[in-house]
Formats: sequence, structure tokens, C-alpha cells
Amino acid sequence: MNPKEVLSLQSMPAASASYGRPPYRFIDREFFIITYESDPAAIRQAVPEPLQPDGSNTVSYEWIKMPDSSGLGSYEESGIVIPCTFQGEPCNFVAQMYLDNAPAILGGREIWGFPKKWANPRLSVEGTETLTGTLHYNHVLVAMGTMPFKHNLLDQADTAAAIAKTQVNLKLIPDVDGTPKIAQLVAYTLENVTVKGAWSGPARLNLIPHVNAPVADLPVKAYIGGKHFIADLTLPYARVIHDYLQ
Ligand SMILES: CC(=O)CC(=O)O
Repeated sequence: MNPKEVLSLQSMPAASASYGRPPYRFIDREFFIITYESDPAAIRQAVPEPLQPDGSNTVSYEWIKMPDSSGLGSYEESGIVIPCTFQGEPCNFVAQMYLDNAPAILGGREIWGFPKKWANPRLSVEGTETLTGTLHYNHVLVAMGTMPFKHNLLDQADTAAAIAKTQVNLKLIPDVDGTPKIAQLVAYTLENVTVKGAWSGPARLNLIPHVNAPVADLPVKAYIGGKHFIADLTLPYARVIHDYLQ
């Protein structure tokens, strides 16, 4: 391999790329999102400056089922998103993410800086009527959410706008000597969103303390509600909005 060939490689390992080249198109991506009030001090601790929590004291706990994801495969994901502002503009900070697909973990961390760890999320309709999300970490249940199945229609244009809200990750990559090599806030905006169905309803969420999957560090104080929607969308490359090393 000559240097030009090295620089044209998609990703490690050189012998076989771990993930396809973005942008990634997701077909029938199914979301279950429970929004709740949490502890303002816990939210402030989880959000890296210069991002600011948006003052609502809310957190969204998510399950996402992705049966058809170009460049990645089929997988499920679960995690925590915190509504914030960056320089006064609204965005969502992705605080924790757990999933069961190696290409999506590797590509997600290496390109966008998603805070991804391996675990076993599941989104399903249990007992014919209850939309149910679970997250197991090392075979131990750490999160369970429930919502009635498709009770109230949600506006599809509002849902598409919510999906296209700017998302922000904290990308951290150490250098070979252990010092930070990359320390950035990275933003991206989902594109070409087509909402295929969207529903709302009451929801309940149980978060269980676990040191390696600390979802319960953002405790539930009061429920706001649940949303369930299915959409096609594209994840493009990202942009750096803040560099901690400059
Ligand atoms: C590649 C990705 O990071 C997309 C996702 O898993 O949400």
C-alpha cells in the first residue's frame, strides 16, 4: 500500500472497513421517546460548557429501532438526550447511547463522536398493546419505558421539524501518549426526513442505577409524555462547533 492508498482507506482495519461511507440512509427508523423532568444539578453536570441546558429541566430518554441502515446494518439503540442551547440557538446534547451493532458504534464514535457503548436495547409491542422499551447492560436491566400503542395522532410536520433539530456530541479521542488529541463539540442535522406515522401518549420510565450505564444519574422527577414515530431520514457528515484544544 502506498501513502495515497493509505489516505483513501475508509476506516480501520485497512484490510476490511468496519463501516460504510456516510451519508447513511435509514429506512423505517422507529423512535420511542419519553420526556421527563429531571434534577437541574444533574443536568448541569452532564452538559459540557459552553453548551447550556435550555432551562426546561427536561431530559428525553429514547429507544430507536433501525431495521435498514445503509453502511451499518440492522440494530437498536437507546439513550439520553438533553435539550440545550449553543450560542443562544436550540440544540439537543446526546449524553448517553447504548446499542448492539459494531459498525454503528465504531463509525458513530470515530466520525461524529457519539457517546456509544455496547449494550442490548429492545423496542417492541408487548402483550399486543404496550409499546415497550428495555435496555440491558451486561444482562442487567437498566431502563424500561412503556406507552399505550398509537393512541393519539401527532402532527407529522412538527415531528419532522423535531427530528431535524441540531444534535450535538462531545467527541473525545486520546492521543498515543494519553493526552487529548480531539476534544470537540460536533453538530449534525438529520436530512431528507419523511415521517411515516407519529403518535403521542402518557408514558412511564424506570431507570435503575448502574455504574457502567449511568442512565439513572438523570433521575425521573415528573413525567411529561411519550412520543412514538417512524421516519426515513439521512445522517450526513458533521461540523465542529467548538474545539476545546484551541
Ligand atoms: C452512525 C450513527 O452513529 C447513527 C446512529 O447510530 O444513530
